[in-house]
Amino acid sequence: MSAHQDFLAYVDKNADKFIQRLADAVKIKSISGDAGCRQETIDMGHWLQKQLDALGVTTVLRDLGQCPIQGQLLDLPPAILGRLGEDPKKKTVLIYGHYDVQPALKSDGWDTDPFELVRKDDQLFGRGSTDDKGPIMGWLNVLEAHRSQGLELPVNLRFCFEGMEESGSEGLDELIEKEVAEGEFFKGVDCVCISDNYWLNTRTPALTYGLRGIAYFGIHVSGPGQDLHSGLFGRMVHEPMTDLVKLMSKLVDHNGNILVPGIEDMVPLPDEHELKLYTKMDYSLADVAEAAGASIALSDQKETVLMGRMRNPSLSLHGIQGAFSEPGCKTVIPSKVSGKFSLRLVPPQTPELVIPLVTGYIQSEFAKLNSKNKMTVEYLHGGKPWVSDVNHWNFEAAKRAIETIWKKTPDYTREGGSIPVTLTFAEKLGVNVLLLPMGRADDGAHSTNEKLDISNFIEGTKVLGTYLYEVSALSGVA
Ligand SMILES: C[C@H](N)C(=O)N[C@@H](Cc1c[nH]cn1)C(=O)O
Ligand SMILES: [Zn+2]
Ligand SMILES: [Zn+2]
Repeated sequence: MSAHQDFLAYVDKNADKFIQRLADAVKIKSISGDAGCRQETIDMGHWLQKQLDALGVTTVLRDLGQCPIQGQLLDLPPAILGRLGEDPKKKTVLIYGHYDVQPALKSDGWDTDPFELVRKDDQLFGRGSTDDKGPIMGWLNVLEAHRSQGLELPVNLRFCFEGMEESGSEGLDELIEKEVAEGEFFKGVDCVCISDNYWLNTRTPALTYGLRGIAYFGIHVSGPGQDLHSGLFGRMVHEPMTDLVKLMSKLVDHNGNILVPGIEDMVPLPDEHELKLYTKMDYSLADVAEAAGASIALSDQKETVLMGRMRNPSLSLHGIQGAFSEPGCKTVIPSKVSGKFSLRLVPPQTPELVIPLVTGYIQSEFAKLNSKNKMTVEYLHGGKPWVSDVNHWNFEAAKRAIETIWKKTPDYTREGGSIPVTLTFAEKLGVNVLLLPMGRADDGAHSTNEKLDISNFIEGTKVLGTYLYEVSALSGVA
């Protein structure tokens, strides 16, 4: 048997062990956006470093400094840089992933504890199962399959894992820039592979060549010195929630059109060639309904729906902090509320270009209210959009890997989500970046009952490993 076949056979035989490792990872509450979970997020970094070390990777933890969160200045979770293999005759692949997760509470509507990996039929439920602990464990599975059988890896590997991706990747760009300018770590990297997004549907594996950027904002409105009784003060004072809800209603309409002047106009319309790409995609309105859990697509045209996610900007309202949100009927006028919203950006938009348009517009809309409350707009974090070249051996290697394992030709997609570091790798390292998703469209990333199908975890592990063999086979192709 070839090394590649031994690798595949090992993955099949050790599925239960791999699932257990994912369960151990899910258990650690590495919620980067929650100050109360910061120590556990840092612990997750240490846990991951230990796993990598045990699999023969030489690792260092890089301190990324501190950042303010929920009124406290806290240490950032470390970045993990790892290296395995120094053979100058082999290609060197840089692998990125993030070990932090989105917040999750059982009371949000989860059927089971979000931080216990629960197996139901052929699916694994738990926060981070698909985003992004499952894919990271997939890479560890590849390493284990080789190390425990004494198989030589076909490429040199470099790893860059962070614990702040869900909160703006604080500190990572600076680390990469400094390392590129002064360090050795990224020297010799030939390509980058990131497994941190999802297939477009539940049938067809995907290769992803674009991501939207993001600009995340808070609108803070305050007035009364403390919360007030609405019976005693209602219709007597300017209410912060009333102002905030009015302002938030001015940002986006019910059809998803962005109302901030200048934002939509920045994006060129699609030409005939681009439109045909969406028509050809294996996608239907039933896929949106399946992934969203309801038939609520903004259009009956699949092309319009796909463009909404892949090539148009969007603006979503996420929540209001400080508002009454418990069960029951508290008759309160909250004294201070903060609305959270974000824009997903596409080329040529960048956070720098949209920030003044958004803040200026909200200030002018607030002025129209003649309110005596105080209002500020805060830019919280962001990242630029990214589009890659699919006509590159990096994509060809991944396509061949998918065809070998899944016996299907992949969809070529642009993802609606954001991974801020992607463009940094492309620009600072000057190499091709590929997104090779493991999970499916209905995995519920960021949502309740996030899951990963066992077949996606196990066959996905095989795809990741096979991709490395294909990169090696394509060595020398320009
Ligand atoms: C696509 C990736 N798995 C992801 O979920 N990225 C996040 C990044 C982010 C930015 N602010 C908060 N999280 C996303 O697209 O929301
Ligand atoms: Zn995420
Ligand atoms: Zn992610």
